[in-house]
Amino acid sequence: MGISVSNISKNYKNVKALQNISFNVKEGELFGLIGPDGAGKTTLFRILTTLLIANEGKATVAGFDVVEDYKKIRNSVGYMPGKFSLYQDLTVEENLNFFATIFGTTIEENYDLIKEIYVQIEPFKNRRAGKLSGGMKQKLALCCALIHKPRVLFLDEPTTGVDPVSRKEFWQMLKRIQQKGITILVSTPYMDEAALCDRIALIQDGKILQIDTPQAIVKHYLKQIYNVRAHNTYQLIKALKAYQYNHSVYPFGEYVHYTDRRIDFNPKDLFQYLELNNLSHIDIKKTEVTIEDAFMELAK
Ligand SMILES: Nc1ncnc2c1ncn2[C@@H]1O[C@H](COP(=O)(O)OP(=O)(O)OP(=O)(O)O)[C@@H](O)[C@H]1O
Repeated sequence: MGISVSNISKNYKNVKALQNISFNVKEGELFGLIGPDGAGKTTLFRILTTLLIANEGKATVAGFDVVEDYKKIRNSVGYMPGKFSLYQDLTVEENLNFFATIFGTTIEENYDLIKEIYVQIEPFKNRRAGKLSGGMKQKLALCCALIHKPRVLFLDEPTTGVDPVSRKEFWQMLKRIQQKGITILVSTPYMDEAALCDRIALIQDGKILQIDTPQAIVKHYLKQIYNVRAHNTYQLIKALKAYQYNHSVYPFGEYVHYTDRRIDFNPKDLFQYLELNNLSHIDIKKTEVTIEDAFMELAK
């Protein structure tokens, strides 16, 4: 009774936004859709919240068909779109009242569900939404999506453009909402947030690359990754890409992540090769696999 998606495809003229997507979200699960810009996340959210019709396939949300039972779905889900969910000229309180009214409820009726989040923005209840900070807008948008006590909550990139502290707080709030029995589908381009979901689907160019728990996805990655650094990152990447034994090379924070094709790889050989290529201050160390590494490997 969570979410079921089977063989969903959606085209915009000749753009294949979604290609034969299938997955299930269990009731009460916190499920993440992880993928870069343009992967098709928003298109999928719009189909599941009945705002767009797929070209092919079938999907149900809380047991209702997204096409046949669209009215029932609209009453049972909360949707926090990536952009423009708030009325910028209405105050915090007016926005919340508006969303409560269109769902035939009141702030008081479901106050318990939003209380913990709302108290944080209540001091600014007379401020127009357009004048709130990114983190406060996000909290208000979440309250608005929750005010009618939905069974399933859809959050499209809720933490994009939000500072790291607010991002962390936001995920703690999501966990508490989940504990109240609400099924959550959340999308994010931030790979570090993937680890906070029960299960994730890695998605790219409208296709699902893998579905599993974040732990299992990392475990399935079998290669040893090395953090490599040198005095000039651009020159380093160029040299690593030209190295005949490279399996993968990509920038990763302050390092470059490198994997080698050989089973008996000795980092000393790479060190020598880089020195011969005029690199200095070379540092090569083993490192742990992250979801981002797994994604890069699957997306190759
Ligand atoms: N209305 C539209 N008309 C034409 N192409 C579209 C339309 N909406 C989306 N697309 C294209 O479909 C693909 C998937 O877009 P979608 O917005 O679903 O991805 P996304 O993962 O949500 O990324 P983003 O975070 O950039 O919105 C992209 O190639 C996008 O350019």
